[in-house]
Amino acid sequence: MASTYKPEQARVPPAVQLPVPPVTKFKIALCQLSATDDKERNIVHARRAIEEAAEKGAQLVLLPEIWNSPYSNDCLPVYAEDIDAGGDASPSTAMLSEAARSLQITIVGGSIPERSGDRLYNTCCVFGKDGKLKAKHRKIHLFDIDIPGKITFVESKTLSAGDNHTIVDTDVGRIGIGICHDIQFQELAMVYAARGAHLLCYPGAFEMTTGPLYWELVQRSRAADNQLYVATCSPARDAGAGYIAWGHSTLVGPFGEVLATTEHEETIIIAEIDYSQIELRRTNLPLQNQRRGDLYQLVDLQRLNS
Ligand SMILES: NC(=O)CCC(=O)C(=O)O
Repeated sequence: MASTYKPEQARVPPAVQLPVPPVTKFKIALCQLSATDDKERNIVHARRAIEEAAEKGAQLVLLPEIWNSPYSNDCLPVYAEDIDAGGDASPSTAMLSEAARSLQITIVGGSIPERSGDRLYNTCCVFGKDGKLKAKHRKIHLFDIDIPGKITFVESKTLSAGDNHTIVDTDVGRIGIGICHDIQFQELAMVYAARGAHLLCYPGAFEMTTGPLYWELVQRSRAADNQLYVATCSPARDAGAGYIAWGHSTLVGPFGEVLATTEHEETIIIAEIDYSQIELRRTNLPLQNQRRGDLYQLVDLQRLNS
């Protein structure tokens, strides 16, 4: 018997329409940077890379996860900054704000360790062209892993988890933010898609076991499942570090296609985003209308409670 299901019968609110972005085509820069134990050097180094990216035409710059500090449970408390206090209490975000304003670009500022009261978070700040802080995302899913003989890392020893998802309207479209391990949770990406995101940005430091296994796979999955753009930015690899990053920062399009990527050395990837490709993909294959809300549903608790 033919199905009688109609999408409008689903009990959850329908996905919002994709908002019209302020620009359709623009350049994004993925700054795959090295992070040393010298915080001042890391800040100056990131500032230079952002400037170079802007000179090459990037309107959006994405930095890596934990770019101002070595990524270790010993270092995170020492390098942490009080972002809400700002100024001298947060030289890293002061630099990002100044760079965004003077270069007239949007910056998704990777992540830095944040101190807030007696807690520490892994936090990404987004700055607009006016230098104002537009959003702050605290990593929701902390990276606790134990594969004996390969990788043992317990981020939750030091950090607390954030409790909110973060979606932000910018001069380069509506952006959903996640940090590294957040990318493994498809529900977060689905919530962002349901809220009209054009692009998901994930600063991320996958490592030498998980990187080759599924770093590219999860990026392509989040993009293809949700028919939107996904951008990731890793630290460059330092083979002598305690935590060795995989690298391979990447831009994926709404067909799940890799548009730009790299190996593990320091580099700045410049690539073009064209949001008209999202509409095209969704017209070609209208997954949103084909979804069976009578059989399964995504419940966005944050939205329902607001
Ligand atoms: N820094 C991280 O969150 C790493 C995440 C990772 O490697 C994963 O498999 O997830």
